[in-house]
Amino acid sequence: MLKEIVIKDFRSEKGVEHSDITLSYELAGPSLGSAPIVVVNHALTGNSSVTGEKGWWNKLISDEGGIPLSHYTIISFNIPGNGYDGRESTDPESFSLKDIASLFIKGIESLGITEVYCIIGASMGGSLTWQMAHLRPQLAKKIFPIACDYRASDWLLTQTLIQKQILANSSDPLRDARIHAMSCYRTPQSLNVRFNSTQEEQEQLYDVERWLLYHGDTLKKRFKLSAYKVMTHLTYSIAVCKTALELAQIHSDIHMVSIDSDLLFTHDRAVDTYNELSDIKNNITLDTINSIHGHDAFLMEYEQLNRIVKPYFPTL
Ligand SMILES: N[C@@H](CCO)C(=O)O
Repeated sequence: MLKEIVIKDFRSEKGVEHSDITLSYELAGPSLGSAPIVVVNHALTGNSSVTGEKGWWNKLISDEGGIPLSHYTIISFNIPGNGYDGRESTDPESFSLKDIASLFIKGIESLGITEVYCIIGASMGGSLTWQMAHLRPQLAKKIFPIACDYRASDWLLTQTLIQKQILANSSDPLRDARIHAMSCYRTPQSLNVRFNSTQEEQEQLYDVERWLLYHGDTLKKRFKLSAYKVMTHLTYSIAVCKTALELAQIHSDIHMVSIDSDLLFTHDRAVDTYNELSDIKNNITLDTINSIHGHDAFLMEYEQLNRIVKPYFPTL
């Protein structure tokens, strides 16, 4: 069930005063205050429904998964403007990812929470995890930034510019932007192995084309254009700090997870961040998901993800 908190008098990084911002969120697992708290940050087209039958991360957050729902209280906020709570943004570029992190921290504090067990997120949700921990180094005992970066790489900025151009210039912007984005979320190998240049009889299009168009159409049905613009801008605005060394101020145990074939948040960047940080910080790990699928492996390779995460979520 969606709950709401109103954040009063918020000044954005752009310097705009917002008298009130409604933050919608969901709770799952044991009631608040009765178990360790896990904050889950959603990715580009995700939302606060992370667990249960329709939860987008229910294979990770469930008693069969890496984070047992019977032992951990889950809090997940919707990024304002993602449309899941029925609210639309009138200015998709009004907030940066740092603003969103500040809002989430204010939301957590307004629930009377001073410390959480873990903050976890993947993709933009992973960058948001870095950002929250950087703003409040003692808020979480552990953080899991997955398939993400603490700073938008030039490659990521290239992709977000292409996305923004499509959104501004296409006659079918959401569908076309999603089709392009799929080429960053998967890999050549993933598509080649899956489709093998096949084409059904009587069909004009190759199977891969029909699959891409299907993804474009599906997103159009469940997502608003303004929400996609908000999320694209937030991806562009990932800028926690200038160097990995500045992340050392984070007190939390840091458990990075990267995907070896990720074409969006590339693995080499995660390795560099880990190498720089582990020279000066002891409580940091980097695990790698081996996959041919690329970025979306954080939504596909659950055997590996659960195996990586599970040891850090004891049930004793
Ligand atoms: N498939 C993911 C990729 C971006 O993280 C999404 O749509 O959110």
